[in-house]
Amino acid sequence: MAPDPSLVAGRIIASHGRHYTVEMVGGATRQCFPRGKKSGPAVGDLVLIRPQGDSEGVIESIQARRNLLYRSDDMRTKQFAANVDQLLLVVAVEPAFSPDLVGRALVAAHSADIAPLIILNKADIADGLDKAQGRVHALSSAYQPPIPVLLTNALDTQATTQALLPHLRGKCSLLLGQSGMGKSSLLNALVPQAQAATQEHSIALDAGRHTTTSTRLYHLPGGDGTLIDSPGFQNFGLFHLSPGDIERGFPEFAQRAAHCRFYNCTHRREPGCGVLAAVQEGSIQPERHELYLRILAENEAQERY
Ligand SMILES: Nc1nc2c(ncn2[C@@H]2O[C@H](COP(=O)(O)OP(=O)(O)OP(=O)(O)O)[C@@H](O)[C@H]2O)c(=O)[nH]1
Ligand SMILES: [Zn+2]
Repeated sequence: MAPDPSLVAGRIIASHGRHYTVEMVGGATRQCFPRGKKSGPAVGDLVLIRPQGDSEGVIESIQARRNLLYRSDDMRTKQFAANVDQLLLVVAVEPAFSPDLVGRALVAAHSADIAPLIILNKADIADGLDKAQGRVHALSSAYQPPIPVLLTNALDTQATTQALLPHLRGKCSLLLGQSGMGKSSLLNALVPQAQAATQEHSIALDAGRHTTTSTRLYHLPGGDGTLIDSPGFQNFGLFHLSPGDIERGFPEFAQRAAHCRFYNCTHRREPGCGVLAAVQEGSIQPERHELYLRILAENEAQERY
């Protein structure tokens, strides 16, 4: 079929509930709505829109995605972003981050085939840095090769830019983190216009509706690379993953799982389980195995509904 000449290509750069900001070649933007009730567009999606009036449009189609990072809890799925090159997981020296949530985000990234990078922020807080580094190392070293860890002090704009920009050039990176880790501070250090853009939007949607701006894509200064900011999260359900996906999210199990007595071993309490033996010996971290068991149990409980 010949392409419809009235459609225009663009990329979704922000989602606010049911409407989306689409950026077209040249940088102009339009506020767009998906056709019909189907939900599904995500920030980072490449779309075709049918322009309406001067500033609006209808999203007619979404191009096949390279990947999509999302979480799914009871009854509800939250798409973070599509077509991303890497995940920047922000943790901090304080408040203490949750290895459970970070572990889940890593499993989600692994199954979406997105390379993660951990940012340990507030590294200027000397008291507690060693301990935080130890906790981060435990997570990063579960993967082979270990997940790269970068230390930042988001309050120092210049140092932050120097530490992070080389890793962001030419890529689309997704910033993810629990509330309070300093994600907004990092974003503002990297993209000076970000603060203004956020404020502008909350004014555009009239006062008090800040919460509707959920996820947004920014161009890095110099135009080489993009950064997607998403709201902090408190839960990270993985209901969309199969038991096999979950197991693959714990790549440190693989070698030992090859020695399980049963080919379909779930590494819970089966006799002759290589993974359980490794946990016993200390070569697989008990916390990682416990996280694996929690995710499996949650997903099974969900299926019983
Ligand atoms: N010492 C220090 N404080 C920081 C650093 N980064 C952020 N902060 C402070 O930590 C607090 C939280 O920072 P935010 O940037 O608002 O954190 P956030 O992760 O965006 O949090 P939410 O907005 O709740 O999602 C603020 O008081 C910041 O000033 C840092 O590198 N060092
Ligand atoms: Zn096993």
